[in-house]
Amino acid sequence: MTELLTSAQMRAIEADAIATGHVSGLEMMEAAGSGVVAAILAWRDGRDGPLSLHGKLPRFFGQTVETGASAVVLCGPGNNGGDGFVIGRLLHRAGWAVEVFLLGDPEALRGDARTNYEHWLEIGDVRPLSDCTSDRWIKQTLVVDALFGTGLTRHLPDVVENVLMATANCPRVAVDVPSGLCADRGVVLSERSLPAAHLTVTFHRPKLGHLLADGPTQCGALAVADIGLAARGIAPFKHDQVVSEAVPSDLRKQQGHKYSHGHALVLSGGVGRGGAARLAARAALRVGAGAVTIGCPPAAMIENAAQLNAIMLQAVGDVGALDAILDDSRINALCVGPGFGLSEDRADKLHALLKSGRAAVIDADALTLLSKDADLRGALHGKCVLTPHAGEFARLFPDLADAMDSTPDRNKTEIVRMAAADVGCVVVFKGADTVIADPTGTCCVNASAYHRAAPWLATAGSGDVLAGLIAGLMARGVTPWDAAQTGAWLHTESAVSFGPGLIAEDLPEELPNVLQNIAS
Ligand SMILES: NC(=O)C1=CN([C@@H]2O[C@H](COP(=O)(O)OP(=O)(O)OC[C@H]3O[C@@H](n4cnc5c(N)ncnc54)[C@H](OP(=O)(O)O)[C@@H]3O)[C@@H](O)[C@H]2O)[C@@H](O)CC1
Ligand SMILES: [K+]
Repeated sequence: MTELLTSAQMRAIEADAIATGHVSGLEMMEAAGSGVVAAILAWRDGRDGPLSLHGKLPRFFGQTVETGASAVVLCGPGNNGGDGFVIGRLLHRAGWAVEVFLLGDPEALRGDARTNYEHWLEIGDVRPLSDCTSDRWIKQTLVVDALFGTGLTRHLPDVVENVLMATANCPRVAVDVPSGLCADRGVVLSERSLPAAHLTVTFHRPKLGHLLADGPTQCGALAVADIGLAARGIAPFKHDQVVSEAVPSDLRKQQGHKYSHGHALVLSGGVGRGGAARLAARAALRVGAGAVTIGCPPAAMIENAAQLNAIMLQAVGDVGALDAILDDSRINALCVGPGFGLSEDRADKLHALLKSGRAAVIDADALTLLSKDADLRGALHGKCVLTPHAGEFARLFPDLADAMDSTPDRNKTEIVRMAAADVGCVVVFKGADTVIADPTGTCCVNASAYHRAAPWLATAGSGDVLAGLIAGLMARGVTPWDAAQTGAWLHTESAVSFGPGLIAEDLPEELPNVLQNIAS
């Protein structure tokens, strides 16, 4: 499991390591610079670096080993700039021509950053950042962005934006975080469209901003360097105090008959609106539910029967008919919402489903029904999983959605934690950066980014498949929390495994390959 840290948590981890005598700030800064240089040299030489790399680097461009190598290092006023001075020194030692530029007054540099500034002065000059727009410095040169890291607190100054734009065509390495990117929210604190880094080297653990929102686009590829904290992990924090990356549960099956692997009921809409429920049902069956039944209005029976084989079908006329189906105690997981419809009888049926107390995925139209009806919302219980996309989330939690857009210390993980606490069940806020939280505050991110990027996952019906995966896993007895993170993880993996050209129907069909890979 990889923990994802906020800036404040990273600072606390560093401070604790220093306070307990584990490592000094200067040693960490040296290790940080050294990690970045190792990654740069590996990139330039086209070899695998010592750091594991998430995502794809383009071929190093502009320079060859034969023509020599040059870099400009852009240093900021804090410790990110301090890392920059270390990088300048180590690249110089490796034979590179290095020019260093500084934002602000050198006299204002403090602590370890100042120490490394002084070391650099034994090697070369430091020029004002505003000088770094001339062709003299920036032609075909590697740009090392050490302006701001986890300490960025506000929009970028103009001079920084101008230099970043002027160096847009250079190969670019960002130290810790691309300057301008908020390490907690993954949003860019600039009105301008800043050039992305090709490689970002962060330290100890990825930060939330590397995976949320624009983070992956701005970072390019992501490498994580140890700075002497490996043995300490995330102390003084405990695992449940930090957000983690989504990981799948163990999905190996025990022997048994079909009902010992659970029975999922997927509710469908009326005539001509059954596709979404069929996608969900297929996903639930593929992920291993022993049996899956679609419940549809009587008029839609023929349409569904013509399209289904292994999936069973039951007519659900009124709420009484639904209650009769729910009398079957073997049905242990429900999926409602995809193509369900918004009429009054649908709200009554949703109420009956919730009242049954079974594990239930609430998606799509069912979320819209919830957002309009306080009684329905009040019937949610701890075995529910809500799977809103951004629009549905804003309808369900308008205040939280507003806070996410407007309040700097409210990143998506905080917002989803608050939403889960509010409704008392697991919430899956979908996106390329899906965030999942439970009411106790446990939270993970499933990012379809870097080596798991799957832009073709944004396709009609993809969300219906996710709902079905989670319902199928809950039918197998997986807890709502684990089903949500495993479902989201499998959804991305199936899309990555299938590749471009994917449509929603392909996702369940690709699942066996993914399941075989994780079993082997
Ligand atoms: N701690 C450690 O031991 C280690 C830390 N490490 C490295 O340190 C980085 C964190 O360092 P950091 O905390 O000094 O923050 P950093 O990103 O350099 O910026 C802070 C400075 O920028 C300023 N500032 C902020 N926003 C601004 C704006 N928009 N426009 C203008 N100014 C702005 C802010 O000024 P202030 O807000 O106080 O006015 C302050 O002067 C981290 O990312 C990693 O690279 C590694 O070496 C490992 C060991
Ligand atoms: K930076």
